[in-house]
Amino acid sequence: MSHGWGYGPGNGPDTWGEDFPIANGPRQSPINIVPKDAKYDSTLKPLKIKYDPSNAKGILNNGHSFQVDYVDDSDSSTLTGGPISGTYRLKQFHFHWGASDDRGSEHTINGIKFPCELHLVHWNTKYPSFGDAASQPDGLAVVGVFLKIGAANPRLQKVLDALDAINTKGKQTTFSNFDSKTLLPGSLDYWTYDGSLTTPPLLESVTWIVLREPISVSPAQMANSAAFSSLEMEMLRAAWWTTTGPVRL
Ligand SMILES: N/C(=N\S(N)(=O)=O)N1CCCC1
Ligand SMILES: [Zn+2]
Repeated sequence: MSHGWGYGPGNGPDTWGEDFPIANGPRQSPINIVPKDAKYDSTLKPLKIKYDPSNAKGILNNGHSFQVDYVDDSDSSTLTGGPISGTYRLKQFHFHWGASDDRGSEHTINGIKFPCELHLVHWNTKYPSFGDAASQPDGLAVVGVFLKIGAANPRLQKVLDALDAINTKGKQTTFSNFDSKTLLPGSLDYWTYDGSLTTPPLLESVTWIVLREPISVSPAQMANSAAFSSLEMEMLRAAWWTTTGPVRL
C-alpha cells in the first residue's frame, strides 16, 4: 500500500498494518475506556499545564485533520505532573471530527463515540526533538479532550474561523496568540494508559492522558467543521481495545 493512508475503504485503519506493522503491536491506540474497570492510582499527581499564547505559530491542513503548531524551542508551553516524569513541550494540537455528530472521536467511553476529540501533543525534553522523542516509549504525552454537542464554545471559534483559509490539503496560514489552555475543561481529572499515535506511523510512544470532562461544541460549529471533514478525515478506527494498563485518575 502506498503511504496514502487515510480513512476510506481502500486505505483506512484496517489496511494500515500493511505499511505499518506496529498497527498489530501491544500498545496501540485508541482504546475503549471502561470507567468502572479503571484502577485508581493514588500515587499520581495532578496535571500541570502551562501554555504561552505567543508560542502559537500556524494552522495547517495536513489532509487528515487540521493542526495548530507551536514554537517548541523553549519550556514556555509545557505539560508536567500527572503520570509523566520530567517536562514535555507542546508541539501541536489537532482535532478528530466525524462527518456526523454520532461519531468522530477516536477514544470511546463504554463504547460510545463523541462527535469530536481534541489532542494536545507534547514531547519529552529528555530527547533533543519531537522527531527523536516520537520513537521512544516515553517520548510523547497527548492530552485528549472529548467534545460533546451543546452550547457554542467561543474559545473554539478562533480555530474554526481559520478553517476557510486552509480548505485544501497542505494549506497553512499563520495562527498566532492563541491560548490553547482555554480549550481545556474545568476539571483536569483524567484516565491514563500507555499507548500509541492513533494514525501512521502508529508509534508506541504515547502516554495518553484522556480528560474525563468534555468541552462543548454547538451543532452550528460542528456543521462548519464537519464540512471541513471529508470522508478522509473521518476518524473511524475499526478495532477497539479495552483498557489494558493500570488506568489511574
Ligand atoms: N497521530 C498523531 N497524533 S495522535 N492522533 O496520536 O494524537 N500524530 C501523527 C504525527 C504527529 C502526531
Ligand atoms: Zn490525534
